[in-house]
Amino acid sequence: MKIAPSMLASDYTRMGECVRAVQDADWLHLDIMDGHFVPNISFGPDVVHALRPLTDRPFDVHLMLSHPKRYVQKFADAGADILTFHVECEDDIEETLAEIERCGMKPSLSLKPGTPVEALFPYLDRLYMVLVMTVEPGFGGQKFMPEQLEKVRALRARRPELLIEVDGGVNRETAAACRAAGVDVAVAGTSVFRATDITEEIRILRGE
Ligand SMILES: O=C(CO)[C@H](O)[C@H](O)COP(=O)(O)O
Ligand SMILES: [Fe+2]
Repeated sequence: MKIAPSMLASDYTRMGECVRAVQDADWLHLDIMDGHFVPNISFGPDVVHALRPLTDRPFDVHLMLSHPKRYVQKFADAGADILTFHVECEDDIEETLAEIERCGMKPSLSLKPGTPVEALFPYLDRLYMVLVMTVEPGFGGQKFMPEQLEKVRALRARRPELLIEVDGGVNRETAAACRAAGVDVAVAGTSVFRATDITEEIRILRGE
């Protein structure tokens, strides 16, 4: 299982050092919140752009925005590789996927815990990845919702080749459940950035 540390849990007074501290991880996860789709505000494309030269890891950008389509080009310019937005957003899903493809990024869709997995089915053929939320989006440090792994199993059964990511509450214990459910990539914020040995923690989360 790949690990994508979430910069939401990093020390914002030394973000650059935090990026270098997770150099051994597979991807870097960047949470973008608009204070409308979720009740929190994080950071925007300028911060993503500033961090881009510090690592060669893929940038996995998670948009928690009511209107993601209007920001797609900005995140492409900032250096995003994979761009995830939510199926519950207010924009047209097909048009937003087309805009992500037009900008040369890999398209991905996410869903909140309360949204049935069937909501993603019409779009699976166009997706590089699906991001299954294992907490309510908006904040780090929440408790993992194990029942959400049913969605991973349903997606895996329907599309064996689809890349599946989970996000929220991943730690040593819940990472083992994710690996058993067939998760390809796990986002981990709090567990990675609060670890005394970050490199070792990433290895344990991977299951190595
Ligand atoms: O999208 C997110 C929150 O909406 C974050 O990526 C997620 O919560 C990671 O933080 P933690 O590992 O601390 O749960
Ligand atoms: Fe996220």
